[in-house]
Amino acid sequence: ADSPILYDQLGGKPGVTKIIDDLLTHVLADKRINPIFANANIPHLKMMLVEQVCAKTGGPCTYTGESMAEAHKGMNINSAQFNALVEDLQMSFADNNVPIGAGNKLLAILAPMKKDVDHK
Ligand code: HEM
Repeated sequence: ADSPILYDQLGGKPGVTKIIDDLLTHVLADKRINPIFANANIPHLKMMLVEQVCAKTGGPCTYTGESMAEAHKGMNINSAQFNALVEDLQMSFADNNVPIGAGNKLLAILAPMKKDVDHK
């Protein structure tokens, strides 16, 4: 039986790039969390997120950015803010007709990173 690579289910490089673009559009419009991104380098952040999602979903990429604890140090992110970002990601999944199963698989990959993002 085939065991589809999640990266391919997400549409490969163009699919993941579009999902991340739309995620950032929702995040930057989301008053609950957009102040946290006021000084962010958005093009660089998008590049790092595409690379990280590609690497974590079986795509042909190596993540070259900072560790999650290092990247979010001093931001003191809480669970409500983390959940807000997850909702923005789910909106991006909907925008891009990502199959529910594939979206849930990506969320399951990201969930364990919460401890490294929150309260750093
Ligand atoms: C599983 C959840 C998350 C993942 C996978 C993630 C991933 C990343 C990555 C890959 C970077 C770039 C690191 C680098 O430049 O080397 C980053 C930076 C950043 N993240 Fe997250 N993040 C998550 C959650 C959050 C949340 C919940 C917030 C705020 C609500 C947030 C705010 C930021 C900000 C402000 C930056 C810095 C951007 C900059 O200074 O240019 N992140 N994150």
